[in-house]
Amino acid sequence: MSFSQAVFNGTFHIYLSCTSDGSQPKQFLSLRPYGLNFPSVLLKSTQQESSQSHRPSRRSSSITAQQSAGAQREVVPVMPDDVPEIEEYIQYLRGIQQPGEAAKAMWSRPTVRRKTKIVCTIGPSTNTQEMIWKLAEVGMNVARLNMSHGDHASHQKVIDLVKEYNSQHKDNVIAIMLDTKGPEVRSGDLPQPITLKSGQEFTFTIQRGVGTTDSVSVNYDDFVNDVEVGDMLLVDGGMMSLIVKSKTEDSVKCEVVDGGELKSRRHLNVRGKSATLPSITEKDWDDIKFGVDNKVDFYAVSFVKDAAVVHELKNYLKDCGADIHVIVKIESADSIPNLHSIITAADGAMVARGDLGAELPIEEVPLLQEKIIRMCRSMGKAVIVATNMLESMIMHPTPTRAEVSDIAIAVREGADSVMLSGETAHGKFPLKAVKVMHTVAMRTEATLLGAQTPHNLGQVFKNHMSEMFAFHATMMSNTLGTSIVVFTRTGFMAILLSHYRPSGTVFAFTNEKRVQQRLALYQGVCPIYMEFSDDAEETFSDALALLQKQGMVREGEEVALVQSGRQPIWRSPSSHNIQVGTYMIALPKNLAVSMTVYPHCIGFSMCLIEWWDPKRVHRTARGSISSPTSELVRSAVSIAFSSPLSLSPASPLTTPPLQRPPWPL
Ligand SMILES: Nc1ncnc2c1ncn2[C@@H]1O[C@H](COP(=O)(O)OP(=O)(O)OP(=O)(O)O)[C@@H](O)[C@H]1O
Ligand SMILES: CC(=O)C(=O)O
Repeated sequence: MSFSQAVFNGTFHIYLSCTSDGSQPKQFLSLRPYGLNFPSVLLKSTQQESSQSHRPSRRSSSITAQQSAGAQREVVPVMPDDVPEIEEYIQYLRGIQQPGEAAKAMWSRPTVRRKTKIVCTIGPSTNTQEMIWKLAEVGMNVARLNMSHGDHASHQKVIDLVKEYNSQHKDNVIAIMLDTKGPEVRSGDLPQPITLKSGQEFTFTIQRGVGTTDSVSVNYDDFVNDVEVGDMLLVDGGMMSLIVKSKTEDSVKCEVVDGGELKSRRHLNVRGKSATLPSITEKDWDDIKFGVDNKVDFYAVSFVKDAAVVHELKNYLKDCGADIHVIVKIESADSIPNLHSIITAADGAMVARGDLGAELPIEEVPLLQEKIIRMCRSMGKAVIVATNMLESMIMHPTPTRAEVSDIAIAVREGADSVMLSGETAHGKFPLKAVKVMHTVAMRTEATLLGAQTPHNLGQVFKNHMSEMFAFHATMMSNTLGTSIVVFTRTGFMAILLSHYRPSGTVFAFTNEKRVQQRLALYQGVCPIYMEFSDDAEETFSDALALLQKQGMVREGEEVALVQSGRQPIWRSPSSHNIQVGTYMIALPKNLAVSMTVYPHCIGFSMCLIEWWDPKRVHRTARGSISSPTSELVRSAVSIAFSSPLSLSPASPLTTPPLQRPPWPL
């Protein structure tokens, strides 16, 4: 890898390139950020001249910093004397790691301005066209189909409606998540609900069709073998509880501890134990095939206990040629010792707090939630927090304060998505519940600093260069208060950027509809479908025109363009590229200049200077770099500097990419 070019281009460009064979450079170039003591030249403006007043154009005048023969090559280490300055700089960076003016004003539509996504379970309250449209308009990003309920015909209807919505609303697509029933243990049907009182005897039997006032069937034949005398049985995650007193060949006799009303087909858990059933049952395989046929975007796989089941499902999907991502539901006691391997094998995880809090002591749930979110974040995987988030809104139009806090905590902890279950499936106020979730998430996000770099992110991806770019693109866009525009065919780079949690929106342009839908789950990503043309500049212009037309970026607003990721689109395979640019409607030259309004922005000064007196550009660029502008210089140098260091085989990347510039300021 070598630092080939740092280009301040009307705005700001950085180019990095790898040696084509991917080998390490023998020497690393060190550049000092101050004084620009590397060769600096003025390039010609590449501004697109246009007489059409509605085509966005990129302001573009350039300075290059380029390694040349004889350029300074020594590495400049951090000296003890430099530390106070570095500390000061870090403080400064912290200060600017907040959305700038541009980011604040970015989106007017609720579904886009919010970063944390909302998953809604679709059920009897919401399975009509009208309600799906309304849910989407108030903020649903993912529609969840719970295969524990309903049949294929009813789920097919919902899938068709969501697809119809997506085909009509290209800038706000809804992903579809199929949630498997899994090896759920449920009580059988009852002619009518029965009331259980504390202290009374009650029997669960594996005989079929039993439903009396003192006995009911269980749908799982090994139930008698799995439970022991003294075990605590929980109904619906603890709404009622019973202690096992004795067993026969086919029955488990219990004493009711906490009574209540037992209805048909209720969830049964044994505290501290998972059923010995396989995670994917016969019914689940049938449902999974239904998902393949309907090209759903995600499976949420219930009661995953180990990574083997994820591999089995992924192999099946590969054999089918199905591009469906796998979210593991962490809800089984047995999954906890295997968390790392399970999440590694999956594309994401759901903290399924309902069953989790039944199989494990309830006080473990918040701790596990935090742990699972942290693990997913550090591994670059999506993470969803689910269950009881606005439970009281099933019956009431306003949430409890504790529920509001619960959403805020999930947002702060960094969940990609928060999920509604009964609230939208069979609640009385599904739209209000989504609005509350939306408002609370937005309010909480407004208090968060950007770029909360996930712990250990660098260990995950083989494509390390992309990771470095995602990190630095995040730093740069936060510094300037811009959103990020990324072009992606697989979604990889958009997901990577999402995991660095930039302050601005990640506008992910993709030419794959499935990728667009999938990205709807990811924090901060606004997925947009667009055909890519062979010409990069033309595609950029089209993308920016689209953003401007939709009101997603304003005239004169800066955005960061990122070209990196596993599959190069227009760049050469060895190069990666970030540009930060001001995009504006082309106007007569002397007007266009005055539209770039960032006083701290290099794009502004460059355009202005080039405009007025090209001869002064070089001189002024050197002499007038103000603090935030030199920030950009540092970012550029930081990429050049930190990438080879982190890639060195002698020091494998065991820590997150460098967050501070390793030189004196
Ligand atoms: N497709 C559906 N058809 C009918 N009712 C549904 C459907 N989906 C959900 N529901 C109703 O909404 C309730 C809440 O949905 P949820 O997805 O939380 O299911 P659950 O059975 O409570 O829990 P789990 O998520 O563990 O399966 C369900 O108990 C059920 O009554
Ligand atoms: C969502 C789910 O399945 C649970 O919380 O148990």
